[in-house]
Amino acid sequence: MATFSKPLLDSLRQLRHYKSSRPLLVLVATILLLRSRLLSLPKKARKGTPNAKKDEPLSTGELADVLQQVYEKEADGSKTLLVNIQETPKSTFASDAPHFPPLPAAAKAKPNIDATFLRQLRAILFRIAFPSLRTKETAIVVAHSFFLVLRTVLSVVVARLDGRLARDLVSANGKGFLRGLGLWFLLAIPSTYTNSIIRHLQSKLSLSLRTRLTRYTHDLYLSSAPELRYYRSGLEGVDQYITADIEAWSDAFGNILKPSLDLILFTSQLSRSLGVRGTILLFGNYYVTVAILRAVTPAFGRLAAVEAKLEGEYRAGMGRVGREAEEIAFYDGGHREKDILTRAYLRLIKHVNSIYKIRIAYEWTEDYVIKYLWSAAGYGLIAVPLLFTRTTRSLGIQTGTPAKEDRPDDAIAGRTETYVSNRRLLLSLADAGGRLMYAYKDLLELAGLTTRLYTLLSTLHSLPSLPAHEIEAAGDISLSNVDVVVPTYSQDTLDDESESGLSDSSHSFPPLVKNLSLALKDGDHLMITGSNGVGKTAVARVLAGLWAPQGLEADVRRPKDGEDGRKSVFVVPQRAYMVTGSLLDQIIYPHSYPEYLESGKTEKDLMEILEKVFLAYLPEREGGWTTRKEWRDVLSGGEKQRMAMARVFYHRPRYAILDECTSAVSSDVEGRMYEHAKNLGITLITISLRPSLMKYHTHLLTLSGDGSARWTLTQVGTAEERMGIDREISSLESKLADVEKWEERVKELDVFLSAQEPA
Ligand SMILES: Nc1ncnc2c1ncn2[C@@H]1O[C@H](COP(=O)(O)OP(=O)(O)OP(=O)(O)O)[C@@H](O)[C@H]1O
Repeated sequence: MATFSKPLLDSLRQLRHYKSSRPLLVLVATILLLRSRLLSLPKKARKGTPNAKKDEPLSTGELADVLQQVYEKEADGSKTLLVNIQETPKSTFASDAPHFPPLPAAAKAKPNIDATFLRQLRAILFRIAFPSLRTKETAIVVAHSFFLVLRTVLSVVVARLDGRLARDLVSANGKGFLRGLGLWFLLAIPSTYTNSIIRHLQSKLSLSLRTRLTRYTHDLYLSSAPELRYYRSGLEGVDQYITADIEAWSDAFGNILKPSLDLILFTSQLSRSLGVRGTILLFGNYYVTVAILRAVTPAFGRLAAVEAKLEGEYRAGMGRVGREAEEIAFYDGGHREKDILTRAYLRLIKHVNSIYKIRIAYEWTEDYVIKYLWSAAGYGLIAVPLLFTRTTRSLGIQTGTPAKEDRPDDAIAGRTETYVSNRRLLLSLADAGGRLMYAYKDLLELAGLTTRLYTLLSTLHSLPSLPAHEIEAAGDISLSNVDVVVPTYSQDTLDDESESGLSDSSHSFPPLVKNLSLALKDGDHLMITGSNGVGKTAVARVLAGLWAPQGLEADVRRPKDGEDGRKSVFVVPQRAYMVTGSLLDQIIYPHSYPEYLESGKTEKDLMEILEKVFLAYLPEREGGWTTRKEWRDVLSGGEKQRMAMARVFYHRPRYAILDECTSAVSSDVEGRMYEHAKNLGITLITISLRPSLMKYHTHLLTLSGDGSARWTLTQVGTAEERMGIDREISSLESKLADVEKWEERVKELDVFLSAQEPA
């Protein structure tokens, strides 16, 4: 027993040195407090500083410009927004990729605190979150640790002052008591400040980690060709991974950091007080607590991962209804959508509910073990010096006149002081130990979220680049011996019902088009035709570099973009896409506003483009170029398709692949747009089922729809011949229009004749 009490008393005696450093600590904390107060003063109070100009309101023109100009390109490749955003270099991704090998299915299914978790956490922490020691996040962790140490020191000082106050009360030392009370209020300032700054730094760390991870993931996910990870990742519910999961992971990591530091401080402080045997027993207590908790802890990691997945499904469903509201309304499909969403919600709720139920039993055991076991340990430690040490020596802070040893109640006063200060100290330490044990559950949840985050990163990192086929800008586009095949994706699904959790669903498709060879020079306008689903768009995907060509001798050549920034290939897809932003943004997409400024084009040029697609009325009708609307809903189907053609005229690519992108546009307008594209020197590759478009092309690629994956490439003939074909088509079409009338007439004659027949 003496082993407990003596070191404990010794260490409490050692704590006296805090007395000498106390004014310094209080001073540091007060300076920090004042600094934070000053920084949070309203900006008006700081007017007159060089930043004062920034506070002046912007003019309407400036505001519009700022809203439009999201960022400015700098000479070093960075972009200036309000902060300097440096894109993650490709070399970083290349060196990070080996640290994110794909996870075995079992590890994804059952996240746990094990070697796999530590490997994942290490990759995320040291490759992305804290890539070097000289980052903002490291500074926050250091500051956070400093305040945790300061808090521990202050709690020791407060405990001793508490004891001193009790002693002065018991010995009726009014002066000493009042002085102690003054010190109490003074100490409260740094103590409370420390607590709030710890919380603040914790939130700041979470936010910083979230920003770092989000930027990294954005750069990785939205990679341009030949990676195109956003197009090829095949990850289900990727929005949930990138938005909610990254946020939850950052919060969970911030939450776990404090108890981890507490563990170190708590253990080192208690070890000093308890001596060797006591420390061994302390670790014994840890071990027993963890063993009990491990035995009763459900798979919180997996439960958290499944919850995130179900939450993602529900959110994606809601998003779909918002996006496709009009289509659903035309079908009056509200009730059907409600069924789908209700089912997704119930799946989520059922799961969350089951977590709550599982938690009752767990939390009961947890509370029992942590609150009562650890508190009992704390009481035991307090009792040691009181029951087994016959000392009347004061351990408190000397706040007033030293107590007179000859007074009869001095022994009781000394004991009260020892009791009160030790009780506060040890119970708060026991509480820290308890909180640490609670963190076990948080750690399991962090394991689940780490697995989700790691799955996202490893999936994105392990996608091989598409083969690059770029040749010099002046070269022609060509395909030779190419098999066009639907690529196979392996989709990750974390299924809460199947025990295996994950399924790799990948199977290969037969080729849509076999052994395709074609070469197009400038002015070789190609039309691709064939029945629905035969693979016309698939050919465009290979030409545009979205799908890898298959076949042993497959060869694809695509010219590079011109040095003047002219695109070599520009695809207008079947479904018109409207980007978030202003009317101007719709025409210049995928250019940004600064790129538009750089191109030297003006609003007059844009107006001319809109005239060519018969949309010149839009800027006035919609309230100007900078008007921001949900253009997907505002523009009609035909208007959206014309806007897509406006983009072709803005970018003036060498080759434009037009995938049935004028199907909702009237024939005369369609014809004029095709003529204008050719006048701009754009070579057309049109996918269409409309024979009337043939006259704008020189070659015709027909894909056979008989399942043989065969194709034929023919020359359409001279312009005059093509016009002749067009005339023939028009005359046949007008004749076909009369067929109904003739049929009607035949029916009338039949009726007439049957009426004439003798009965
Ligand atoms: N990612 C995919 N996964 C599975 N099948 C796909 C995928 N993409 C395309 N397909 C299939 O490949 C076939 C060819 O598709 P494609 O879009 O090229 O047709 P299309 O000839 O352009 O048809 P349409 O005239 O209707 O637009 C279709 O049967 C389609 O279902």
